[in-house]
Amino acid sequence: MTAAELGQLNLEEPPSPRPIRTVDCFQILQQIGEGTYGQVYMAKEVKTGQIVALKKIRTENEKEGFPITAIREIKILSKLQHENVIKLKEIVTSQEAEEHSDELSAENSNYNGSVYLVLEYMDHDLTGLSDRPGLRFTVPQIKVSLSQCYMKQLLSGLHYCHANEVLHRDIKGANLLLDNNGSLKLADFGLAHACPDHHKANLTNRVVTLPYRPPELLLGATKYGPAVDIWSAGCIFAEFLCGKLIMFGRNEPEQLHKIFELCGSPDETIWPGVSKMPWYNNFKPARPMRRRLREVLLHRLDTHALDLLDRMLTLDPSKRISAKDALDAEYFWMEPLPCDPNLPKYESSHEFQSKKKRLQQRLKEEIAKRQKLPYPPPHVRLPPIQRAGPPFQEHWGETNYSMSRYQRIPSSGPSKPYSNPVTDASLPSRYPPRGYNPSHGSQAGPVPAGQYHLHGRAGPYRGSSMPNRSTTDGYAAGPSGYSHGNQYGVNAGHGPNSVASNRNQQYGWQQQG
Ligand SMILES: Nc1ncnc2c1ncn2[C@@H]1O[C@H](COP(=O)(O)OP(=O)(O)OP(=O)(O)O)[C@@H](O)[C@H]1O
Repeated sequence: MTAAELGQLNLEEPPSPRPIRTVDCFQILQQIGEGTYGQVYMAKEVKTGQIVALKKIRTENEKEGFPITAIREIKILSKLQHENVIKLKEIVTSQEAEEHSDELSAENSNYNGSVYLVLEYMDHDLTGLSDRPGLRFTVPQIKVSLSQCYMKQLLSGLHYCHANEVLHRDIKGANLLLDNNGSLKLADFGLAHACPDHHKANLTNRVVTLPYRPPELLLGATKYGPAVDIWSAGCIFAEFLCGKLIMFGRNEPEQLHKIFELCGSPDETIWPGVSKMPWYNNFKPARPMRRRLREVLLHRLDTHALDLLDRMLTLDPSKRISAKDALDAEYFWMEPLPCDPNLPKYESSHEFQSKKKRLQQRLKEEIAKRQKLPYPPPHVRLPPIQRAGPPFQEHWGETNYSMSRYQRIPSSGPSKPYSNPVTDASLPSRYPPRGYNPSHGSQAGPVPAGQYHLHGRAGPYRGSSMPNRSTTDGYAAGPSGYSHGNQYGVNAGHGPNSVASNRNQQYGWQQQG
């Protein structure tokens, strides 16, 4: 990797040629993730015994060949080298049918040739860990120092990406990986975008999972910058401190409304140019709403946390704090200083596993409930046909059934409360062509993590210092020249979403009982 100036990530530079190994060099142990674009497995390198994560790139359904999301993830991850960014170790392939484990689904067993990203393995993702039963923040001190520690790493990773002109565009709990030593790393760069000047490019606004999506994207901006990731990080920060998402809408208009309720509705005074945004007139509230963030959270957060959150959740992206300045915020420099979180060694917890456990638990409960219920119900006088089976209606909540118990009427509402980004049917992948220009990219490689510790203050955390200068002051340019694209609606709030079931998640690491 070429050592390079800050902010110069050369995606065009071909990766150094290396013989590509086959997936047979690894023994798959278990599935730990299921993304929109493939499965993730925990695996062991046969020769060394080293544990890694294998992210399989699903190509079966790709009409247009190898998915552009995967190409981008590989290109970007192979250049980024930072302690808070997941490391791509190598790419491996398989040529023939795979029968590595029971976890592999039948659909894969006859698949002819796959590509896997070999990533360093992390014990948890934030969503999975926070879903663990018995884990709660109970002592304010722990809450503060853990959120400081993880937020600092999140912001350090983001600062590194932004300094290298990479936007992540999907910051959320499931994409923040943690290990039992307290490290946090950014993962899933499938929606990331790398280009020297984001503000000049015409980008898709259908990125970032809904509860973490910033107002500029919800108002239709197609020119935006690193501030989008800062908004998402602000949502994570609030989630850490409050134990739940503070703004959660089931679709785009509702999400925008939740933002306005807490952060105030924007006007030309607080956000110059907002009235010219493509969807402003459609979504501006009937009456102005004042910003209530500080008063709502006053009793939950201390002043420094509140100050930082306030600046991260600033409506106008050009005024939103940068990752670099956020790292300099008082919050990270007050006592207690961010420390290594003294996490108990939990068994791995990924969102996929916690979802699976919840599903199994629910099934068990259903079965137990059914067994307890007198059957057929004693007081119900039903025609014989309706007595012949289990009482579905009582057990299956809001699902509608037709007169015949076995014929399910699909519910009219959305199956999941909000959509994954870029689910527009017209777009072949998570990377719509208009959002990607492969010719963008500068001529040198990224800054190696080792050379990246240039911060003004001595770093109190984990013995490392932080960057003290950034060449990416990408926040100055406000949005301009918005395209008048589609309004909300296509797939609004109806697609799959990997965090949908974790709305009441608690972030905390103090075990109860
Ligand atoms: N290196 C890793 N170590 C441990 N677990 C991982 C690793 N990479 C991914 N995972 C797990 O797999 C999940 C899905 O991974 P990832 O987000 O990269 O896949 P994706 O197909 O892009 O998913 P999505 O559709 O949510 O964007 C993560 O939330 C995490 O739980």
